[in-house]
Amino acid sequence: MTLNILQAVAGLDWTSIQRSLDEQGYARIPDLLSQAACNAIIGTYEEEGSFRKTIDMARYRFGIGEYKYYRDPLPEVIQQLREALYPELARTANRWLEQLGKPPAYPQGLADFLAQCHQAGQSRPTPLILRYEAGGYNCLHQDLYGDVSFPFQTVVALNQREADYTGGDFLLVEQRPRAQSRGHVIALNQGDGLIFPTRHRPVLGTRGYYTATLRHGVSTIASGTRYSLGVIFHDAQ
Ligand SMILES: O=C(O)CCC(=O)C(=O)O
Ligand SMILES: [Fe+2]
Repeated sequence: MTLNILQAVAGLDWTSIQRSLDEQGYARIPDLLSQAACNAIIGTYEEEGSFRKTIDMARYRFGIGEYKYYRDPLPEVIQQLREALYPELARTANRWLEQLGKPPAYPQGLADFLAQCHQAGQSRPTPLILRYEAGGYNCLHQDLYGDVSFPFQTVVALNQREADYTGGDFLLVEQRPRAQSRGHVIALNQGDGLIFPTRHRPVLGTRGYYTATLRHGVSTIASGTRYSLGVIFHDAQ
């Protein structure tokens, strides 16, 4: 799906993706990137000039592993993914606001949304590549980088579970007000994308919609090396 990501993303079954987002809070996009595209992105990992910052997760007690934030200009595939996924997700984001009785807040295009980020002092790019070795994991967290945030983000599995690594499943935990938390374990194959909420989602209860809080992470990698690509839409301070 890499050659023309804009066209390919436009051709996805957005009705069923939106239904999945509404019902589950997340949506899987099988084969969002080809194997060749995934391998090319993994290939950027050692190109230090591509990144603005490297984080040793243990140092901040975020988990065990390493990630790197790409610098501007982003690699073309990542830029295209960010631009192509944004408009449909902005529609869903505005619909979710409406369900909670709030006015729409997200412009139709990524450029206008990023202009809002920049005005708020958030102008450093947030797309990142993550690498975990055996024993690595990613603690449950939210990716917020200032006052402005986009309610969805995307992760793409860059290598193959069971072949390149074992363990290391994506985790999504939903915390409902005055109730126990619910966990989802989402196993992604190489190239699969996953759209999930950054912070919150509306859930339909008996008395209308209420807000659930979400956190995501990765379970412990049992063997091998796991790579993933995080596409976050808001920029960072
Ligand atoms: O490695 C993963 O699958 C999750 C990475 C992550 O936390 C993110 O993309 O925001
Ligand atoms: Fe994250």
